Amino acid sequence: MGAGGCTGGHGGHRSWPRAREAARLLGGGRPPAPRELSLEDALGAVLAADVHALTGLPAFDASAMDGFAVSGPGPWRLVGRQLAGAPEAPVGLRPGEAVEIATGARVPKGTECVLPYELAAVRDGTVDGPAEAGRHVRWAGEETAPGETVLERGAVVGPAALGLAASLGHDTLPVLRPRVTVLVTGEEITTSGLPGDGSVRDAIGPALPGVVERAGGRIESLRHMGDERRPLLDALAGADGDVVAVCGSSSRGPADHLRSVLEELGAEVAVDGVACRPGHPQLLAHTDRTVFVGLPGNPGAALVAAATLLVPLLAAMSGRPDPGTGLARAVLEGAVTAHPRDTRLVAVRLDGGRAHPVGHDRPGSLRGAALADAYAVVPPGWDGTEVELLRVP
Ligand SMILES: Nc1nc2c(c(=O)[nH]1)N[C@H]1C(S)=C(S)[C@@H](COP(=O)(O)OP(=O)(O)OC[C@H]3O[C@@H](n4cnc5c(N)ncnc54)[C@H](O)[C@@H]3O)O[C@H]1N2
Ligand code: MOO
Repeated sequence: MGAGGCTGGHGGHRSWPRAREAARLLGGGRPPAPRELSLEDALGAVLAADVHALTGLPAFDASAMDGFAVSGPGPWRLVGRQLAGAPEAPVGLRPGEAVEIATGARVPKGTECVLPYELAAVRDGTVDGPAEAGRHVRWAGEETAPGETVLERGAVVGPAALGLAASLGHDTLPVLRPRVTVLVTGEEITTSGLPGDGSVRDAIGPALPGVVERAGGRIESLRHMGDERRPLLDALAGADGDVVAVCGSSSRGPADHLRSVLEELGAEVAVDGVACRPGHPQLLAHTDRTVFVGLPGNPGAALVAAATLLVPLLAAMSGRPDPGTGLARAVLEGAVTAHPRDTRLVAVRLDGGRAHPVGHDRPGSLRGAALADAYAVVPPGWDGTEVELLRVP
């Protein structure tokens, strides 16, 4: 819908809930191309296909205890030693024989069970003790059979899934991970050292990779540029990625070219301004190839805008829930007043069912967000006690 449609906000702005819904809707129709990524790069992404066991688990018959692998009834004659990592012994165990064995070592053929040291009596090269057929051996494939489906398409890859995939022989995983390009605009922006005398340290560039990552995406390119129109046009026209986020240039000042550049590229604008505080100058637009998100230059406002448009967009692209949602409602403490038309996002610390404003949350500052657990969502005209919460991205 163009900016002139029913906005549910004011002055052409979308209401905050509708802006988030627009981002989810747009993302939901644009799944990124599945990619095979290294295990390290797959963390936090959504599986594009089921994952099968490339081998059984365990992959070979192995001892589950330090002790003795034995065959037949005891006592047993000690005939050798098998340590973890050693290949299979060339000769199997015969009844009445034992090898000393380490946890995880491959048991020789003919092993019936393992007798832990604690239960074994060893004397003159002979072992004796209460053997129980089949005990203390991890038999090949008993946990997972080769070919079994162990992880399902659509699951978010967590640390345990990575370890599991590795243990079953995978070096890569097929995932949906939207590729994000970030352009940080502003002549005054610097990337190292102290700010001052008109220069400002980039505070959005360092924050965005984590925001994108937690929403399941990956920043593949992050560039800084000045305020000129032509380089912005060239960068957007040539951007390679599912999503391009532009920081700064979202307002209507003389150096804010994002709108006119998007128009020249024939992009359709889905959201132009959001009725929220901070962060109202936000943009969501798209061509057939790319989704563009405009974030305000004020860093605190940019983070709220990222939580409003970028995070729901990226999460929906790979079909996962918005990571900001799912917190229980809380009683908002302190003297917070609602705005008559805009949704306020107030940085709060959570303590049981109570939300305490942390302050320091002016649009130009990330101090409040850095202290906060969540934003309290204060709708226009609210005069209740409970509020919805959104995790700080
Ligand atoms: N006439 C109006 N002026 C402004 C309005 C408005 O509605 N009417 N809205 C204000 C609000 S609210 C915001 S937010 C900003 C958004 O402006 P831009 O997105 O165009 O951003 P800039 O003008 O480039 O920068 C704003 C501010 O933020 C600083 N900045 C920019 N980028 C960074 C960065 N990467 N790291 C740290 N700080 C950054 C920049 O130096 C400015 O101080 O527009 C208001 N004006
Ligand atoms: O809303 Mo601006 O986005 O407050 O700083």
